[in-house]
Amino acid sequence: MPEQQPTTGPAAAAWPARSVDWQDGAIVIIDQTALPAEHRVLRLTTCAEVVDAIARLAVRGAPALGVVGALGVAQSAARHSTNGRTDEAAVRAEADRIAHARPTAVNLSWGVRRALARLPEGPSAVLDEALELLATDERTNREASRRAADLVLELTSRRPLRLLTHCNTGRLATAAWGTALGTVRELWQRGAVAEVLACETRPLLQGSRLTAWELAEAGIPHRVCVDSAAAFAMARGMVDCVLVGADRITANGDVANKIGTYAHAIAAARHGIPFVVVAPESTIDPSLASGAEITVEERDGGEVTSFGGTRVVPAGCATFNPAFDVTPADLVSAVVTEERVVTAART
Ligand SMILES: CSC[C@@H](O)[C@@H](O)C(=O)COP(=O)(O)O
Repeated sequence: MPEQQPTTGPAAAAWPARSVDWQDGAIVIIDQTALPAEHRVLRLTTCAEVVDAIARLAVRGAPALGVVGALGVAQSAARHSTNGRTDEAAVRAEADRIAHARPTAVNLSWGVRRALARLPEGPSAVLDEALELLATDERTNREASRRAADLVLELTSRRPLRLLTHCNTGRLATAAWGTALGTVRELWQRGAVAEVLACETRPLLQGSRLTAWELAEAGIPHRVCVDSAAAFAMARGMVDCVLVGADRITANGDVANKIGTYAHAIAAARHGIPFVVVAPESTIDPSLASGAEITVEERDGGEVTSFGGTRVVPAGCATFNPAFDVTPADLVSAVVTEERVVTAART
């Protein structure tokens, strides 16, 4: 079991500034399974703890997974080094377990690979690399958010804006700041946001549990809606722009993101609403030609058959529980990274 540091009272005072951090050889994360009811910090020190935290979404969100993956390899390299010698095979085996803890977000294997590339130089070099990824994550997200905010203001005319978002792409999903939700923060700081509609994001409620929590923390006006209310909100003229993150973007611009994203993209296209994806360059996977090649994680049916601890599906009923879907490039107005704005067919 990872060491737990429960906190009580208002979160901001007692919490680490970063959602993922490094302290005395431990990976320190905010336990995202416990929010918003409980404010809990976990210290991960073993490979099993890292893999478990990733698999059960105690730490989640593509950029956060990249950083945790790299730090996990750094811990492994330190554990398997004695007297100036590193058992590289042991480190590579643990790195492989971490990289495969979840399959869809390319950032996880990217972070692991970045750290592993320094293994021949020894454990300190591996840690340096992981800490570099941790340090750059916030800068990257802020730069992508600035570019995305500029673009959103170009693509829309109404002020202030009514924005719709899905899942959680904020400081919890990254080491700090966020991607799509970072863009919301940036627009809010520019005085350009009237309201955010946060889709609840069935089945694990990253939108209502985490995004609403972050928006409240930042003082940004918001409402939570069920995922299936999004198209109706667009039809009623309540949404000026849809902003989402990504777990993997293929060479042709297809975007894997939290299940439900594709439906929002279809609805946005139907209503002529810009659909903007904000993600770091590390989420782009040029090795895959299109979204058809993406491995989409399918999660346990228990996430669907129960709600709030109550069984809501007849006993024995089978489930289909993909954690992600793929939005085709032609439904995406633009993908914005820290380096560029890639506009596709729809704009
Ligand atoms: C900046 S986070 C981008 C994506 O990782 C996010 O939208 C998402 O789909 C996360 O899914 P999750 O299953 O909660 O890890």
